[in-house]
Amino acid sequence: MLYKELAELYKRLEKTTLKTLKTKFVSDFLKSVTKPELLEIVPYMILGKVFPDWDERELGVGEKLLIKAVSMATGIKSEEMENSIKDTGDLGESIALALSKRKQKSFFSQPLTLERVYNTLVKVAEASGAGSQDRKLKYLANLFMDASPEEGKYLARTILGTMRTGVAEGLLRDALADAFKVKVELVERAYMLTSDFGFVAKVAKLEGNEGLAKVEIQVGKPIRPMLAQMAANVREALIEMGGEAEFEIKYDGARVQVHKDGDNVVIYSRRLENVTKSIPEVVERVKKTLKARKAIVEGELVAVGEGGRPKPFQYVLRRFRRKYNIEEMIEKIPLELNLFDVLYVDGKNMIDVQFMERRKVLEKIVNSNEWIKPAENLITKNPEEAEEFYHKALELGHEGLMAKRLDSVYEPGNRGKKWLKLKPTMENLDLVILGAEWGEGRRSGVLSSFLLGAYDPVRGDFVPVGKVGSGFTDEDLIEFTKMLKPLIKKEHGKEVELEPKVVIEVAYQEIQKSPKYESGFALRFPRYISLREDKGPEDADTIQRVAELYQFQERMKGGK
Ligand SMILES: Nc1ncnc2c1ncn2[C@@H]1O[C@H](COP(=O)(O)OP(=O)(O)OP(=O)(O)O)[C@@H](O)[C@H]1O
Repeated sequence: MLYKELAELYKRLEKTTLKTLKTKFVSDFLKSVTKPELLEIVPYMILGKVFPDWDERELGVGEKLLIKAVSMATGIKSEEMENSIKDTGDLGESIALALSKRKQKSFFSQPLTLERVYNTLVKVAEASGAGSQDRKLKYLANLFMDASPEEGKYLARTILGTMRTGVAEGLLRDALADAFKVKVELVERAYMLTSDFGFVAKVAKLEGNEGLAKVEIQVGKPIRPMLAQMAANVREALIEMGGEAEFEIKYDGARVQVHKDGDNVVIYSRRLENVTKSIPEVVERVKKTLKARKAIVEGELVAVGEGGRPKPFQYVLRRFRRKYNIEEMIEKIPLELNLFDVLYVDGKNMIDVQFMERRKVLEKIVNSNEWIKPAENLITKNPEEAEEFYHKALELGHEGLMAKRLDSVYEPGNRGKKWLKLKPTMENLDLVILGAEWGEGRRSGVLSSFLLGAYDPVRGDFVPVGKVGSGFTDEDLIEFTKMLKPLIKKEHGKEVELEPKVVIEVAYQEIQKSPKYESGFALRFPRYISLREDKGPEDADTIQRVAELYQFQERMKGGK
């Protein structure tokens, strides 16, 4: 299949903001893919990616290397291209321009096929060790040599991860269902269980609804995590859970999903990114501690401070980010793993098994020690007892408690009422930065006020709920400016419109009903708390969640 056809799709997607049209374009394109093995790749390419997020492979190509490759392919100097980028404000456009100016394509030039693009990008990702930069450069230059200006533009955006076609996971799911005449719910289910659109697309095409319904958990492919709603207090939680519940400590760390297959252990973060390499000591401990040969377990990884007290979750994220001198970090930030669920064990899918049973199995397969153990729990009907446990958890420096319904099954990707969380403060929100304003005076040259949006999964879009300017240090703002500048889409005077990528946690005094924003809600006195690098834009809090929190807040006010 020609890459040109995909480039054509990107172009059509860019030209419309209508979700229905976009869905149709994607669906038509998916239908036109005849080779099933290509279908494994195409959904990711449509999302502007080469690999799923949970794949360990990364291209490792920055702007500089890319410019160099195009320069090699066109004979246009890197400096000239850099100047052009300043003029157009868009690397993709400048690359297209460079390719259109190049002298004739070589006599041996071959049209780009999708297969060739993909295989070359795989080689780029897999190049490592001495001389790898040069090899990457050569592979890329070869691609650009045969690319048309338009193909070059989209290739560049895929390589840098800056594709802006407005296709999110929800849209892709709907398009897949439409293209292969299968049920949306079954596509969703298969995706929640495997997080692999490539695999789901292939099953949908080849086996239809029946095949999709049979899709099972696979060790090595992350499952979308089950999530919780808030409870006002222990009593409310107990009533919701049918009178009896398992209360567990809510640890303040980073969620991980551990996949073990014999000696092969892979660990995914909350965003289902592969973090295995950054935490080798945890991998080793899992091998020794998990008795099952094949298993998928979930837990909260906590950074342990002095006297065994937990440190804020950002410490764990620092561990995830570290790519070298990991040994040093193992000593500096020791990690403890508190397991709270088991989703698969030795050939048995556990997600349809009741929570009470899952917990028993979890206790059986873990050889507990000080580093890895099942989350501390209390099964009770008694509110006073639960209340006491709650206070103990807070005194020990934990975030609060989780309450889990004993007879509930594991619902991948769902934020229902089978899990409730109890925390002493009003829930902070994790929101996406949609826009910003350039500062003035002491803050001129840095972005200093940020428009925040909640995710609307129905529309696959983000809706504004407020602006935050407080809580940032000067260093934070410098950092944010660096991070957000490449995401600028448009500028109007002092205001900039941004690609929705960065998620931050904000505290606020209250959620108000407000006509100011389309969402109908506005945050009162929002304050920046932390950067949520562990969340992608689609993991941000949803507009439904904001509405729920509003109701929760009103319930609390009413003392109910
Ligand atoms: N014992 C536990 N059981 C389940 N989740 C736990 C437990 N201890 C800590 N957690 C964490 O709490 C989260 C559950 O809360 P929620 O579903 O709201 O997730 P979240 O959106 O990541 O929110 P938060 O920012 O509160 O962690 C889990 O994702 C997990 O990271």
